Amino acid sequence: MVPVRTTKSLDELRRDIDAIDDRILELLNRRAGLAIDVGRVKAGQKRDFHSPSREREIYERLTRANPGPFPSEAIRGVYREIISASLSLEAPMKVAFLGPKATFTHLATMQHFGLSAEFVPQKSIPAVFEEVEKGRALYGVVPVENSTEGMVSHTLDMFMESDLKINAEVLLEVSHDLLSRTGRLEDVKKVYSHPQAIAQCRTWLDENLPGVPVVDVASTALAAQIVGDDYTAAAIASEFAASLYDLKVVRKRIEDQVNNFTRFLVIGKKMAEQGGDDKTSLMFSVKDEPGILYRMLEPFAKRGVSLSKIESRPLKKKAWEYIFFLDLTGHVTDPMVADAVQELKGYCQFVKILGSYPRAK
Ligand SMILES: C=C(O[C@@H]1C=C(C(=O)O)C=C[C@H]1O)C(=O)O
Repeated sequence: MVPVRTTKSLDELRRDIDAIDDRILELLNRRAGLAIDVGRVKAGQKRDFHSPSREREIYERLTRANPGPFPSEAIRGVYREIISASLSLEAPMKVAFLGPKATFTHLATMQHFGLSAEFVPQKSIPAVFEEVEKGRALYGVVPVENSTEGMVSHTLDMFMESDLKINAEVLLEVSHDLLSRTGRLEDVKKVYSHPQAIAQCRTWLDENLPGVPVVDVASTALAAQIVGDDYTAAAIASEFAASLYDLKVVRKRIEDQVNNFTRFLVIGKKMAEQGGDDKTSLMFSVKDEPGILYRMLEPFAKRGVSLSKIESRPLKKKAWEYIFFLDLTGHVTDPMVADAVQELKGYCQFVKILGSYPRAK
């Protein structure tokens, strides 16, 4: 218990809180009015209303300035909702994501854009890309990598054809619950989920539901949907799926590994502006010759540009030829990065910058 430092009664304290809330509300409305004015000025200059770099500046400035006791970790969430609501006054910002509703991609999308954006579920990763390419959504969100299961190769492959840019990355801790209509383990005669989620809960399933058939479906959210109509089945999905599809939690956190993170990419038509702490993703292909991988990495090593990831994918048009995906620290407009990329171009059949974007914390 925190020692009581006040002589005020509960009623008095609540009256003080009400008075502060009135002021916060008034300030929120004044702030919204200013955001509308900014929108008008930007429209006159034909500039985009949405400015992620300005938003980041706001989060960082306020986190630094916060004297407490309001927790600094909460500032981003509070301001993300304030800004998300301001943006919706201008025009609802449409964001396509790999659906259906309640997928982990949906959670990552809400975490990144705030709840006032308009979320449009898509059936597949290519469909998310298409929504953005055709301009029906301003941004798209797709999974790219899981800390225990590895890369989502489907997403990497999309960048071979698409010219969309990575605007941001979102890291989300993925935790799985067992959900059903009754909430009772003894009623579960069948389990549905996405193959990755099933793989992540294998030991728990073997120990707690031995011999119960486990069925692969396209997403954890679809599993939750299916289970909504079947009292003898359970789904491995997020807690959010339980609230959305009216299911009960049979067991919480059934994943075998804690610290299971998935990384998502926010894709859009434009390159994100430079911030203080960026990373860059690029892809390239090379002729198959001795020492080529060493030479490709040298332009970065000798300039002190650190690489955080290298992945290869087969080039589908030709057997045994590969495309490499590289993540490095820095923005593509940083002189060291730009020089290294320029040098790399000399060795490669092609180099494509997939985007420079703020590093997720
Ligand atoms: C108001 C602006 O436009 C948008 C709204 C913001 C806000 O509510 O603070 C911040 C950045 C932009 O996405 C701005 O650029 O300042």
